[in-house]
Amino acid sequence: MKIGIGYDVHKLVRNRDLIVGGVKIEHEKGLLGHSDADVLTHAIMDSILGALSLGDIGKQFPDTSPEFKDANSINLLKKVYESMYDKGYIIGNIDAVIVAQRPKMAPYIIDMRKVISDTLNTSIENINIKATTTEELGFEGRKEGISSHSVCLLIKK
Ligand SMILES: Nc1ccn([C@@H]2O[C@H](COP(=O)(O)O)[C@@H](O)[C@H]2O)c(=O)n1
Ligand SMILES: C[C@@]1(CO)OP(=O)(O)OP(=O)(O)OC[C@H]1O
Repeated sequence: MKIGIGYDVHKLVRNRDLIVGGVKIEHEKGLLGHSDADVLTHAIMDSILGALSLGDIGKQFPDTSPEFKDANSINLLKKVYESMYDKGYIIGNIDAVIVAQRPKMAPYIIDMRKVISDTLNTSIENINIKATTTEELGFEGRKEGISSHSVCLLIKK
């Protein structure tokens, strides 16, 4: 078994789509990044790469590369899945949290779990996604950005 942790932050700005966990969320702002800035999927990728000792998403998918400009992060997660599978591992489980003052993530969480579990070729029961505010404290609380944390357990095939 292997355990990994991931953390990511992106800034909220106008004139960008808000994509979290592969799901488009209706909101007046979106996250800024080289890719689609899907902060949850990035944290999940970093947790898997961490478990595999493969560094992080910046190493695997450099933000200086035009190849990853406006990339759909679910396509990057699929590449991470393939690396994991090639190294002989499958997902045990993932537990992740989205830290956002708003919008409300709860209505979208079942769709996020479906997209992530389909991409990682595992049961939806193995993917838990939570959301919390910070009670208006810090950058998430001021609605300047959204962060996400993820922990994963990988098991040998
Ligand atoms: N962006 C968010 C934040 C929270 N939720 C849900 O609301 C519950 C209460 O949040 P607190 O920060 O006040 O504890 C939380 O447990 C989530 O279910 C949400 O959907 N979206
Ligand atoms: C995903 C990548 C690559 O497009 O870019 P961003 O969307 O800026 O995201 P970040 O979390 O800074 O991490 C890694 C990147 O290299």
